[in-house]
Amino acid sequence: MENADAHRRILELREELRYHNYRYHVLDAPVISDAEYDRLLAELKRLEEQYPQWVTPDSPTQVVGNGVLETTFAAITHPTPLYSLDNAFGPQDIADFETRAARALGLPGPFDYTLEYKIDGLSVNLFYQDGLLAWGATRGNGTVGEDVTPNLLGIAEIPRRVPLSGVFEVRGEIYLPIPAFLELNARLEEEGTPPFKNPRNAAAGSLRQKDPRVSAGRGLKGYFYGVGQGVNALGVRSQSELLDRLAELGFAVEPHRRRVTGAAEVEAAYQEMLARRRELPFEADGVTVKIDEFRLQRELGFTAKSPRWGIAYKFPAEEKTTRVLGVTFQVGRTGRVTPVAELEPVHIEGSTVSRVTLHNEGYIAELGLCVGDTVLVHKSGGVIPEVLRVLPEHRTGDEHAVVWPTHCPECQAELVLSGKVHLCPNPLCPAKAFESIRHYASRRAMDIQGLGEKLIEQLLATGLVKNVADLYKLRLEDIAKLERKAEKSAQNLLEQIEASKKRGLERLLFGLGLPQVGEALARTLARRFGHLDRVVAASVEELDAVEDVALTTATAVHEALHRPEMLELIEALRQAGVGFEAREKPKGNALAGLTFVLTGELARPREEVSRELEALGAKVSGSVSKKTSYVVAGPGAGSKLQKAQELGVPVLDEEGLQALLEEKVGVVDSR
Ligand SMILES: NC(=O)c1ccc[n+]([C@@H]2O[C@H](COP(=O)([O-])OP(=O)(O)OC[C@H]3O[C@@H](n4cnc5c(N)ncnc54)[C@H](O)[C@@H]3O)[C@@H](O)[C@H]2O)c1
Ligand SMILES: [Zn+2]
Repeated sequence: MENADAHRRILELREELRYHNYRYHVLDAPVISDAEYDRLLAELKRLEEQYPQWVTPDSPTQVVGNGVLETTFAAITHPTPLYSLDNAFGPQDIADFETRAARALGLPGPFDYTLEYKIDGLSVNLFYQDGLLAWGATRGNGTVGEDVTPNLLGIAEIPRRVPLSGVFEVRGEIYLPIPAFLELNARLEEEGTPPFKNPRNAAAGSLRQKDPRVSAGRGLKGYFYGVGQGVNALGVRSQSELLDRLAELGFAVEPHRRRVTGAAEVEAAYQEMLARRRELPFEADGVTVKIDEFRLQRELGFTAKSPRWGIAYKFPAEEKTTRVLGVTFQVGRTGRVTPVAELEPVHIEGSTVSRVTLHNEGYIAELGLCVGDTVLVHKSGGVIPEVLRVLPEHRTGDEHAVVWPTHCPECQAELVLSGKVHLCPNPLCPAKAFESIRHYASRRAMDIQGLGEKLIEQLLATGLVKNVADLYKLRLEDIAKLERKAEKSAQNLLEQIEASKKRGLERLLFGLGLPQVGEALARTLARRFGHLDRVVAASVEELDAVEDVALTTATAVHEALHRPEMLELIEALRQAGVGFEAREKPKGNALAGLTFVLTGELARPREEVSRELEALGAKVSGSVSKKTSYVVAGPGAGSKLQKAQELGVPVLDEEGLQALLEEKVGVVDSR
């Protein structure tokens, strides 16, 4: 390449890589695959090695993450910097890595290595002061990270205390297990929110939530692999000893870690770990290879960006070209219509891919995808088949645009448009029936074991069951005939169906598949209202007043519960003997979901009133907001009373409180 061309290309690559860094590290929404990113970075690295005079300290080859920290969180400076890892893509890269280390150390090698799966999440630094977790931050640009302490506190696996004095910094990877990732994406898709591209982006997006409660609901986990300050106090001499010590201290460490000697053993172990990659409950994008002994690590040190004693041996990312044979439309449990590209089948990373979701109209437009197009396909984050891009150079002129249906492909009802989402409005649409029965019977809903997908399909096909209430009408001979099962297993299923009547309102509300009602919200509603009839009778305002319920959710739930078909279904369930009562009835939960603020002079000590209210399930708060249910004001009340009046929060005197208690507690007793 001519000098001037090379320089132009370097600048071009830097600009492109910076854009992708921003999409990936700041927005958690990359637009190219990691493999494509790695190729661009490798090209830049090669050019910079060829023309070292043009290396600048801010080049993406020299900086960690996005380089500059761009964030809405508070910034925290790491006491000791966090690094990235250099990549290796084959056995030669590992052999070269060992040779480089040997040369730098003036030792012949081979060396001992600790191998760990490289978990695809985001790295954090935990800072303990005298044994207590003081703060935790994302890696950021390696020097300064984002303070995400409240969100990290929601992760059960992070020890709050360690039996160590002084300063102790632990590095680890926060990740989202694959099942949690798939569930989260399914939920986001149902809500019409763009799903995350891969588990890594989902983990980053979940940890970097403004509301720690949202973060806590996502099921994040962590693996820990390094110590910054405080490492000397541990008395360990190697990475393998460090991992064992961290495990003793209560940190989760990568369970498949192993120790090998020399590049050839690294390769053999890597191949085994690659082969077992799909068995892992987390996404790994490679194997980290670290020279085990700390004495050697210290001697080797770091470049601006990464350690010289460690390298990430990446898993190959397969990308295949194939053709879009057609686009079909799938109807989800809530009636949402999703376009799916039907592909000429291709084998990618251990499985055949013949269908890939196209999410929505905007997504198709962004790809510029037509039926008949040749496309590049991969598994995003190693899990989800995804169209990377259209290859227009393969077009023949026979391609045609994707045409959206006007009617439901399952039941022919005319589709309605809700925001950007196409919906089938027919509550008895067979597409919804299958999903709604499967959901109703699922483990975390009514837990009807033995009611598998095949059986549901057969029950629907034969017309024995049209909705979940029909399950309770099934007879032994119906099931025995269908499944060609032994009578014993049919009997078991009937017992399961019978047992599901007593699962309680918590599970029933979840099982009904109401819009936006996940397990947590179902439990909250059950606790607050205690009986299905009371949930149905609740107004939008009453639903909205429940903690954690947004107005949009309240409206949607109310609407769904009042559709004639739903009311009919509820009646049928009642006839069948399904219990509508909440299970969790802690003694006196009559005030659950209500928030009180006490102000002014009360006849009884405030503490005592608080305790009484809390015993009945209420929350007592110190400040008035629009979520406050009641302000109890005695003489001399000031600013809180004023605030309540401004916000329209009901104000009670002590007598009013007593009346309220009688009313509410009375309701509970009459149950
Ligand atoms: N698709 C895109 O647009 C895009 C953009 C930017 C970066 N990326 C991808 O992000 C990666 C680069 O990010 P990076 O600089 O954070 O490097 P990296 O994530 O590839 O490697 C370093 C990180 O690995 C993590 N790690 C996981 N398990 C570990 C273990 N057992 N021991 C030690 N470390 C472990 C640590 O967090 C460490 O910071 C590349 O994979 C690149 O493809 C993609
Ligand atoms: Zn339909």
